[in-house]
Amino acid sequence: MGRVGVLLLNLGGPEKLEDVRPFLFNLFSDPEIIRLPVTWLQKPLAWLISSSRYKKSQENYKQIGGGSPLRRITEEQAQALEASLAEKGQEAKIYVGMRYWHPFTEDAIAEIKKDKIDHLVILPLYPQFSISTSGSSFRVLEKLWEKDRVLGNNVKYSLISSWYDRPGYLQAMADLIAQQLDQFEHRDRVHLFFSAHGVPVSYVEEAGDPYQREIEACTALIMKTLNRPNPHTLAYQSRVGPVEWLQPYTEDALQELGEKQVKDVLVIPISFVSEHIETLQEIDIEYREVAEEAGISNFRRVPALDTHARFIDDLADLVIDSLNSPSQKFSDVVRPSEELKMYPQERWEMGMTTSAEVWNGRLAMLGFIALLVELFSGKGILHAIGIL
Ligand SMILES: C=CC1=C(C)c2cc3[nH]c(cc4nc(cc5[nH]c(cc1n2)c(C)c5CCC(=O)O)C(CCC(=O)O)=C4C)c(C)c3C=C
Ligand SMILES: [Fe+2]
Ligand SMILES: [Fe+2]
Repeated sequence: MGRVGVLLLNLGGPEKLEDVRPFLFNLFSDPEIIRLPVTWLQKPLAWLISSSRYKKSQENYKQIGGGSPLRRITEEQAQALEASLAEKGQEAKIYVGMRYWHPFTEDAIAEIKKDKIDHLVILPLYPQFSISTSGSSFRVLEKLWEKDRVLGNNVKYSLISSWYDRPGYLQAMADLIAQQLDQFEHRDRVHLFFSAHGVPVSYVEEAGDPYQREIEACTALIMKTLNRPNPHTLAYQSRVGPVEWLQPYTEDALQELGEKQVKDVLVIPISFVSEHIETLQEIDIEYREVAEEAGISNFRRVPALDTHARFIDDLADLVIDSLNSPSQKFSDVVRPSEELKMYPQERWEMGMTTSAEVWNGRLAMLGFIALLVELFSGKGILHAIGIL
């Protein structure tokens, strides 16, 4: 088999407050996150949205100590995985490749080439597949493999697209939930509140993103593994931008529970395996406030898996299994739907072209950008770029 490497894919997060703006620029430059009518507009729009949004985003990062813990935790996971693989007799070097911040996926690939890795296991740290997360990283890799002959000829890869149904992962989640449940005074009446990161509805309904289906299946499997009588809800958090996202939204679902006189709620973040801004700030600070105002007096959260031993052990087994099974190609995974239809932004393009014929094309485009900036940042465009 030769030299084995494992590439852990993750989103990345700003480590310092100064990183927030360029991090957001990278994120909004990704056509998998926001897709525009014409490619030359992508970077200017990313610049506008990141310029208008970064101050608000920095305030959130300030509340969690001035930066994202994602790099530190992902590197700890990498070390733990390397040790677990070694214990199982599988020598492997682990690399971390982030999509929007350091260490970037491209840098990890440069290391992988330098180390002359023969077989690479590509493992996203997202349990469920989404076009916007694992899919976006796969596209970056697909391009690198296409244009780089050394990679194409010398590095065989095994692609893992999602792994939310792994028994060890499910057991680790159930253990963490049970530990928190047992700290409530009336543990059987606690409402289990699964909160997944949202995506726009069009990703699922038009582009064929399997994300929602995998999130629902994952929730059901965790409930089954947990095997407790508690009621549960699944909702979606962290909506941004102008389009409709998967529902119910976390804040609405919490309010509804409050109206039903539910007092004990345990939140379970399920679309991400590390602590990050959406757990530490959004759930622990913002949603806690929403819950308390709605009369939910005991609001707790299950910690993220991070380097949970059972979880890491299962990831090691997953890596070993995938080394021994036939591999999918990027193209099998990146386009989950045969008849990939249009993203919402592409549909706007159609609308745009018609209106551009009626109006002056360029003016309409400017108006369209101003609208997008306003919807993503909550501010008018002149405010956004600091003119007002
Ligand atoms: C499974 C997890 C995630 C999905 C799905 C996802 C989709 C998605 N996200 C945005 C916009 C933003 N995401 C941001 C940060 C961020 N998102 C995830 C995870 C998922 N995103 C993580 C782990 C992080 C980083 C956290 C950290 O600790 O730094 C941000 C920036 C933060 C902010 O300003 O609120 C934005 C913006 C979209 C548009 C999208 C689907 C299309
Ligand atoms: Fe996100
Ligand atoms: Fe958020």
